[in-house]
Amino acid sequence: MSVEPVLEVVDLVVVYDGTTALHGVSLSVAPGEVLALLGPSGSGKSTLLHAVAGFLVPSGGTARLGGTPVAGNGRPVPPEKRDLAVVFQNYALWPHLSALDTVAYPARRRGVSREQSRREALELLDLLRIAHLADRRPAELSGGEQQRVGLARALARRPSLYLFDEPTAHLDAHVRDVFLQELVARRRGTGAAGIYATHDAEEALGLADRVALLRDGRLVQVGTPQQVYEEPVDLFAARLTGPASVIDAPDGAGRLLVRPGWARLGGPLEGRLRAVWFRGPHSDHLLDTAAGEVLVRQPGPPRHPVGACVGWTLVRSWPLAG
Ligand SMILES: Nc1ncnc2c1ncn2[C@@H]1O[C@H](COP(=O)(O)OP(=O)(O)OP(=O)(O)O)[C@@H](O)[C@H]1O
Repeated sequence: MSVEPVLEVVDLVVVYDGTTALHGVSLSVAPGEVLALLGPSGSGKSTLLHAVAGFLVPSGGTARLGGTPVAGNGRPVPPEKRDLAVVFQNYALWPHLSALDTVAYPARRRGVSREQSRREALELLDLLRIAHLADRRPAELSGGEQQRVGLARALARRPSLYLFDEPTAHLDAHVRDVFLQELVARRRGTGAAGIYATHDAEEALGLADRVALLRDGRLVQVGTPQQVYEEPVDLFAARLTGPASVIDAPDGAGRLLVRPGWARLGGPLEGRLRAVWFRGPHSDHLLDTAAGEVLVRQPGPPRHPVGACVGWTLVRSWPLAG
């Protein structure tokens, strides 16, 4: 028995004033799944989320939420009637409501008592470490604090689908981890799914079940984090998903992708150390080699000075198309 996707988008096209921002994008999100949308600035991440949320009407294609058509089949379903919650960077909070009332509002709409909804709201604010700011209005909060109120409000809605547009951009690392853990717990508990737009490869690979790579309004590749990192379809996908060295294949047939952990210092090949970066748990070594530049990541502090001639070993590689 196949499970109904939470979201199914087919051939979605969005045109702004003659500029096509999405060229026929198709994807689906299963219950409990988190899909990361990874793409550079201007690739169409926000546009896709806005079309799913109902903030803009696509010029072509269809979107279904929980099997129900919401766009492209007759009259579009308005945003407030879609079973989803959005956390967008520029999605304003209501200026006249305190943080507590903002986060309590979704539960009130579900018919929960005032007391209970405020209690739940306070728990969410506490989770995101801003319970002490519960009485403040947006103008009295910093950008990061406002964003946490927005996250708490989205969590309070308990939708089938969360749409996140770079939601952790203003958050410090600890709050970001707390939020991401809560998101994972929600998915396990309720089957809620999420689409998470970011241009941070590490974040996308770390939190998503699948990653969709966007370039100029087209999907380039969709796969598990490991697939898109280890087997990118082309050089663009390789660079988008993490540090990538590209060297000539030993037999002269094409180019090879080498991730920083796929080569190590010591061994039969020759290289000269062009640069070294100490990064705490590991160090990155940039080598000039006969096959091209190679970035080698080794645990611990740097082992050789810049300019040294060192041996190295190619442990694995991936043939790049194109
Ligand atoms: N309201 C608009 N009118 C005209 N063009 C727009 C509008 N909004 C976005 N675009 C264009 O559509 C394309 C996709 O933009 P979009 O904001 O979806 O990209 P993005 O991947 O979310 O970028 P970022 O990471 O910078 O937020 C870009 O070329 C952008 O200039």
